Amino acid sequence: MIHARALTRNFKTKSGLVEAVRGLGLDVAEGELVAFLGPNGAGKSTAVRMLTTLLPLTAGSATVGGHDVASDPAGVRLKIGYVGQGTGSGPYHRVRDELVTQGRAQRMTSAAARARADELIGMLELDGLADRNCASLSGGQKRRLDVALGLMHTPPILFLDEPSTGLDPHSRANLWEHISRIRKQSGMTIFLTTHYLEEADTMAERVMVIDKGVMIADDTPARLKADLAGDTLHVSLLREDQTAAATAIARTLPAMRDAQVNGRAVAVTLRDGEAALPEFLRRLHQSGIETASARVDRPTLDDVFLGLTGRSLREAAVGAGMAVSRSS
Ligand SMILES: Nc1ncnc2c1ncn2[C@@H]1O[C@H](COP(=O)(O)OP(=O)(O)OP(=O)(O)O)[C@@H](O)[C@H]1O
Repeated sequence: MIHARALTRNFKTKSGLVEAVRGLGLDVAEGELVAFLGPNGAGKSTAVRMLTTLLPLTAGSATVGGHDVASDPAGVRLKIGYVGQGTGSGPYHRVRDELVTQGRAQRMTSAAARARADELIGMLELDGLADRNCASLSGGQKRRLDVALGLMHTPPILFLDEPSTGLDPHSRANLWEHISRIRKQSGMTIFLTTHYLEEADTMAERVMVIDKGVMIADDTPARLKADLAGDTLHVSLLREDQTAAATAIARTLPAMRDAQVNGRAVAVTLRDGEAALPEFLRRLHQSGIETASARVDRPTLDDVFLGLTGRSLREAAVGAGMAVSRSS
């Protein structure tokens, strides 16, 4: 549904050339929900704006819904809905009118636009708000209206650029409930950019990680975490003088990547921690090493980013003043 090859976009600025997107290649199949993840300024929005025909390509090529973004932008636009970062509704227009106007702009007949507007008002729980001015809606209601605007012409592909940024956890969960239900009903392909690591982890079937304009990972969240981060066993010993022996045993565990000592605690990073922990404890016991506590920590997508770049996506986001939350 979405294919890009060597997608490139440079910006000329007073301080020089900004290489926002550098030779990106990506493929999204029909019906997939893919999250595009990366720190502030990584090139996510620039890539999405090229794929949605809002920005010309410097180099490379892309097709969306079978249409070339450069030679057939009108064909692309008929196939996609786009929900950008800012709200798409005019403040002094009423909710239903705004939807109908959008439908008319998409060449729907007046009757079809009205019928679809009412359908989406129901689907996105905007009932009771249809005759209100858009300016009077809450943040969550506005975002749901933005999604409704993007869906007026029933596109098979939906681009969502940070759909839930700025929303409280309850409104975020509510927005996702709606998007998930609509997706289940329609089989829509969804391409989403987000700063919320947990949102990407739980909602997306595939995560693409972009950094400095380059794709650095592309896989399911589970595989990214298993391959690039791994689980961590935290085992606390009764005696500090046994940590060296415990670490030596840890290093013999299958798929062991790293072992660190901190006081009486040993932290072992490896693949499939749940399977490895009983074996580790058994070997420690056999060697006369007694343990006080043990647990397995699962990695997050931030651990994946840290493993790939040596930087924390969460800290990069917080440093840049962006909204990042553990809850999704
Ligand atoms: N119109 C523009 N002119 C000059 N530079 C730009 C322009 N648009 C984007 N850039 C630069 O391109 C780079 C990528 O920006 P982009 O907005 O695509 O990143 P992003 O990953 O979407 O970031 P964010 O998460 O903050 O939205 C940044 O360095 C940005 O400053």
